[in-house]
Amino acid sequence: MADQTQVGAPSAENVESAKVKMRARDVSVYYGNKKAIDEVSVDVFSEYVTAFIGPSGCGKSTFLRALNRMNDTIPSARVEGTIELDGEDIYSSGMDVVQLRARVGMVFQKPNPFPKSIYDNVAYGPKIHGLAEGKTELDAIVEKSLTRAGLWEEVKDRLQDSGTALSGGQQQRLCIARAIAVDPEVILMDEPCSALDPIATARIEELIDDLRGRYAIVIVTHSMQQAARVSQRTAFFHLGHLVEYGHTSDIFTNPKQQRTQDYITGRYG
Ligand SMILES: Nc1ncnc2c1ncn2[C@@H]1O[C@H](COP(=O)(O)OP(=O)(O)OP(=O)(O)O)[C@@H](O)[C@H]1O
Repeated sequence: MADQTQVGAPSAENVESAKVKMRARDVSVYYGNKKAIDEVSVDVFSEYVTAFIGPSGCGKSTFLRALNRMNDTIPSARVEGTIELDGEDIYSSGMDVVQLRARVGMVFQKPNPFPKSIYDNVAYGPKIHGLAEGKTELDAIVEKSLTRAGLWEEVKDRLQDSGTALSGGQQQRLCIARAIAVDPEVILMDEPCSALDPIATARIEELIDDLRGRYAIVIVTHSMQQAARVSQRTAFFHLGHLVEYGHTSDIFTNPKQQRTQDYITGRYG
């Protein structure tokens, strides 16, 4: 069983700063009759990177998608339990899902810029959410978002070029800029580096570290090295269960559960 008593409770070392942004309790996710996630409880903290690790098919992406209701787009998917954002149940009938997905943005495994200009990729969200009064304000949001995503210097002279003409790593930073542009509170990243080469991966990892001061970030990764490098909290999933969740350093150096130990030492997965 997951050692969940320590999950939500910040330790003395960070009790001052750790603020729960999202709280998931007893969350199960089904695809039809199949239970892909079984009663998972996790807290996601502001200004921390939380990594979800575990062998293929253990349910990391399914649980990640439950955090901004992306599973709603899969007809057979059903979610039980509660997930709160700042204390508000995101599955309540009053929740505006479009608004939720702006507050809890998502970056996918394969960079997926719109087939539009670099500028329009970033400006699209603020436009539909009415975040800019006019062109000057929109320009400022685009510049700020691209700057935060570490892409501005590379693209500032070609904002009208197509987003799809950028390199894979640049496209992924463009997708991060697109998520940032609508002023999210949480950014979910589903294996954001798996399609990238090592140099582009290193840039995204640095970027994640830069961004965590402003957002709660959750990253699904197959790479334990990446989880160890970028996260402060790690959740280890196995067969739909949360086996263990805690400080990243503890999970990798002093796991409490045998299954975690076996996974991090490469015995399976
Ligand atoms: N759309 C879907 N319909 C039916 N079953 C699904 C769907 N998506 C995922 N599953 C099943 O749910 C389980 C968890 O899958 P999920 O993709 O969440 O795991 P994962 O840990 O993210 O895997 P990976 O690391 O390979 O991406 C798997 O058994 C998978 O086959």
